[in-house]
Amino acid sequence: MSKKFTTSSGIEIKEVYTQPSGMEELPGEFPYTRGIQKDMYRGKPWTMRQYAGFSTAEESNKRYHYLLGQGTMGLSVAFDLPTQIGYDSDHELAEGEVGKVGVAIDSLKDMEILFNGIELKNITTSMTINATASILLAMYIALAKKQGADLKQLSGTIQNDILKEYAARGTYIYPPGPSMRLITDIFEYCSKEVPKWNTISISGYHIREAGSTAVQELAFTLANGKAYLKAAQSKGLDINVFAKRLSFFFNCHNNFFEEIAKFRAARRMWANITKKLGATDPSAQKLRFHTQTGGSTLTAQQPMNNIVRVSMQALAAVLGGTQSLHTNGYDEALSLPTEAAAKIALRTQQIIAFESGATDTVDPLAGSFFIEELTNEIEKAAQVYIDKIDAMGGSVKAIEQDYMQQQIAASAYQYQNDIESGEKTLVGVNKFNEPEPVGDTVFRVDDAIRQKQIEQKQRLKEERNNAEVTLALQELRIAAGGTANLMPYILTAVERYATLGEIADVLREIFGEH
Ligand SMILES: CC(C)(COP(=O)(O)OP(=O)(O)OC[C@H]1O[C@@H](n2cnc3c(N)ncnc32)[C@H](O)[C@@H]1OP(=O)(O)O)[C@@H](O)C(=O)NCCC(=O)NCCSC(=O)CCC(=O)O
Repeated sequence: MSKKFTTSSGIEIKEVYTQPSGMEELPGEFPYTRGIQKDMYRGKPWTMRQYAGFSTAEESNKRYHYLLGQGTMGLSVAFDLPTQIGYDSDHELAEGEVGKVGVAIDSLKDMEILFNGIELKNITTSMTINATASILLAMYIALAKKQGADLKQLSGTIQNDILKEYAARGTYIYPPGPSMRLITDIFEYCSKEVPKWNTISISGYHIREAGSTAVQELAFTLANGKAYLKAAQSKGLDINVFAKRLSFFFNCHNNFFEEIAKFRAARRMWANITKKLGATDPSAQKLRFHTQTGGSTLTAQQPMNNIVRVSMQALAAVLGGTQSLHTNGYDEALSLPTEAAAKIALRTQQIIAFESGATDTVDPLAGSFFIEELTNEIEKAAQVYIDKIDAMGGSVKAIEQDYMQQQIAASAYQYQNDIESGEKTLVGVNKFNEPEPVGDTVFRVDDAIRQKQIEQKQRLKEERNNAEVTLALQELRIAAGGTANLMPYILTAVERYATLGEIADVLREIFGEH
């Protein structure tokens, strides 16, 4: 056969493997290649955490209650673009975007509606929020306080990963320096006030979605992780404290074995990176991660095929030892998922967890000559990139020099060529394709919700104590010009119902825009 046998990262696959190194490692022990817990899913299944949010807080709240009723175990909030880049719904740049790719949140009022009927102390919530992470985290904390929750027990995650925004995703506001300050302020604040909060979700997912290979996804994510470790250490924070609550987020793409090996390599590499930087506490060395099945692998053609793709990707994530998982809806190449598609996505996780037996033993593929060697090879290939980035002075420098962006673009181009030439097969797209009408169940968000948000904000401004808001914003402005931790100032502003846009504008004034 003339077919080339390589993984998506170009690692050559041999016809047969013989015993490689790495076979003596144990789960729950350094370097955690085989998993961070001794018993893994026998002790506790991964968190089924479906990413959702659209339109108004009321609508999204309904979807959360629906998902919880269907057996989802954790919440994951999608915010609309204006919220992600620090504009209220009434800002002119928000036109056409309010409630589109996620829920619109202008103030604590919206947050109260978003979690109506949900006790924050009883659930963990992830919020995909980066440039405005401190504001949304402050709103979440303010709401938890209003509900009477013990902040020492409150748990969840904010994405808070600005480096991959510059490199791949795009929702940044401020320049890298002040952005890194906001992030490390959160590390410091949470380690004292909300110690169970996962303060960042260092994300390879979007790097992969932008077209990187598996090896690049791993390498760039870990390099970014190193940059956060070093930024926090140079602020004087203790790696054995803050690193316990760093978390990761990876993509799970089509190449089944490569993805499993990637997760195993990620744990081993992170354990070594943190150890070298002084971490001695095992919790600070363990790489904990969320996985989302690959959004860009979904096809608009023959959308039902996506259910099969998602199943295999989800199984790979579980065999790779994920802590938390989102499975995509089969219709997401066309629109936001309908309720029916969201349900099948969740059922896919439940079938893997409760029917397949995949959870009955720890790291079931360990000792496979192929998996062990592929784990080693991915590690080696990723290390080459990390060394290169280190030589450039770390991730911030590499991103400023467009290094990651160019590497990702080159891989995306190669992938597209391979699809077009037929070198790579996509079922229903470049092989076994057939004409198919687009279904009529496509989900759309109504533009009228912007008007609703605008009216709500006007009411808010009439109801709140505006003198107190102005004072809180002024105090934040002064603090931002100095070196104090900004979280307490943001929390006060949020509790007085300052809006997201008002707070982000104060920081724009002081930090400038990127
Ligand atoms: C750490 C993770 C990865 C997972 O946290 P979870 O709370 O769900 O799970 P966990 O930490 O494994 O488990 C919760 C608790 O149970 C414990 N536990 C787990 N397994 C155990 C076992 N076998 N034995 C004993 N204890 C165990 C853990 O130690 C932990 O307790 P302790 O805490 O006490 O130790 C977190 O960061 C997370 O949930 N991330 C989700 C991120 C996400 O959803 N992102 C969506 C992005 S969506 C996106 O970006 C889409 C695209 C776009 O918008 O552009």
